[in-house]
Amino acid sequence: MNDPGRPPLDVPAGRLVAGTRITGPIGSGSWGSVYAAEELADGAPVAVKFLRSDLLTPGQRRTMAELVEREVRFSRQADHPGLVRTLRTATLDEPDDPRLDGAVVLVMERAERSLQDLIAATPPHSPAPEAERLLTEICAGLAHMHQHGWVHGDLKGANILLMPGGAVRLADFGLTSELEGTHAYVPPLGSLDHVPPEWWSQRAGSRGVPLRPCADVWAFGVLAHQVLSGGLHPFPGATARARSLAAQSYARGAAPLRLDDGVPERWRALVTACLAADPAERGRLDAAELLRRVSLLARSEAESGGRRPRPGRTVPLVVGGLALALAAAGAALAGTLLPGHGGSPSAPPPVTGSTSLGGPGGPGAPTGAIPEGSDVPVALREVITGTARRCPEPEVTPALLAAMLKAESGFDAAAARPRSDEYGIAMWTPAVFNAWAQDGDNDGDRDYMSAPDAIVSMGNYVCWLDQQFKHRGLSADLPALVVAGYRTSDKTVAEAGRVPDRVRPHVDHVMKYLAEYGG
Ligand SMILES: Nc1ncnc2c1ncn2[C@@H]1O[C@H](COP(=O)(O)OP(=O)(O)OP(=O)(O)O)[C@@H](O)[C@H]1O
Repeated sequence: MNDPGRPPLDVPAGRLVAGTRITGPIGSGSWGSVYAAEELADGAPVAVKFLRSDLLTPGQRRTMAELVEREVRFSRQADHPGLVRTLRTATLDEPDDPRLDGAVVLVMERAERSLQDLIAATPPHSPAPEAERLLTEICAGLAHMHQHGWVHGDLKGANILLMPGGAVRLADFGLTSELEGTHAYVPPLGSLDHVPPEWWSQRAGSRGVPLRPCADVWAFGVLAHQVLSGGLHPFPGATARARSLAAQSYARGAAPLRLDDGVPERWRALVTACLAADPAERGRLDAAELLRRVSLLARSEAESGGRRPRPGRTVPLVVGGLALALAAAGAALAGTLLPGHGGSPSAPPPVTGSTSLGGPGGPGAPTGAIPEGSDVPVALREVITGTARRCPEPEVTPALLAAMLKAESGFDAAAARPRSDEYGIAMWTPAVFNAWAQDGDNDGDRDYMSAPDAIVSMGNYVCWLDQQFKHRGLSADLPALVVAGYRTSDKTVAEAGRVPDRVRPHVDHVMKYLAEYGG
């Protein structure tokens, strides 16, 4: 909840904090102020969140300490492209500045704006631009959290960040909690507009109020309504207090739920299910199921929305694809590694009929370059090479990405395996693609049937897989592990500690092509 009574922290531009130079304010919440900054090391844009402890009463200090502890803990563990990445944390030692002395700071990747900003700029009664994609990505982040036994606890527009390029990241883990059985416990705080009606009748014990994943499902229902109706809350009222009273009266059965007419027909059943008054009924819609349903709605919208026709896309999302989405969601941030392909390849390239298997690139070609005489379509080489070069990991070479694409689809941008829900040149499963998607051709959308989008997104994921395996101490035969991870999931490979048998034939294919491309 915003606390208008607390003055925002005033940190001047140019101030050096935790390895960054502050450039200007972004916004303030109840407990923190967020500033735009740049890294001293390389000028990279970051956001710095100050969690201050001055101006607090002793009771508030305890709550604050708990919120800070949660935010730091969950921010450090947040390991998915749908969750904002915290680069480091620090406690300030500023004896000459009592406002900052002892404040905890989080240095985070910087978003372009929040979902709140986007919906505030959307006309009432109409969906925000790319509403379906945004809702799918929010759900992917939420499903990852729930899968790991976390409840976000404060899902709202200001806590959903939109990165340059449009990717969604959930942020603000001050009220995030770990489930103990079916409940977690948090301090009795939250955003009036997004807490579920049962929140008001729960007593706060010594450990705070109980919180269940279905509280996030309610908050998602409110958010989905706002995203689909230009920011309108599903319950009437001029103030947050009035809207929360209206929600409670609906929950008691004293008033019906009336969604705004602007919410598209096909979304209404799902939004209504998220806003089920009975928490037990809402609880049956877990976040994985929510992601499945949202992905289906988003896909049917994309297919009917006049986008490029896609072959064989009539089969609904299969569970395997979803499982991969959620497992892939074991994921750390990828966006900062590969901020998007800057090149401008145009239409999906034709498959070449060439069978020539050229040797390694010419003299002086960088390691892992695509050999000139190879069968890698010329129109794809620039995007493949650019993608690989953006990954700092030496194993991720143009030759490796090319070998993967050859084994996945034979370089066919229109490839489709509906039975396994895999499409396009990189054989993306749509729900997984949503979590990693990049706009490789800079046409404003992210489409797995666009070769550049699919390739840049694949490089993004592959780069992260490589880093993930290194992080887990796997060092032998990384290219093969990465290829296996792309076909299964990071978790499956990490748990096996080697290439799982069921994907061995595929991995061997890729390795053969890689050898033909000169390694
Ligand atoms: N990494 C980030 N990049 C860009 N903007 C951010 C980032 N993190 C937070 N913000 C923005 O900074 C503002 C303040 O965020 P903060 O988390 O302190 O408060 P809040 O979420 O608005 O409110 P409360 O803390 O009361 O829930 C919000 O508008 C938020 O969208």
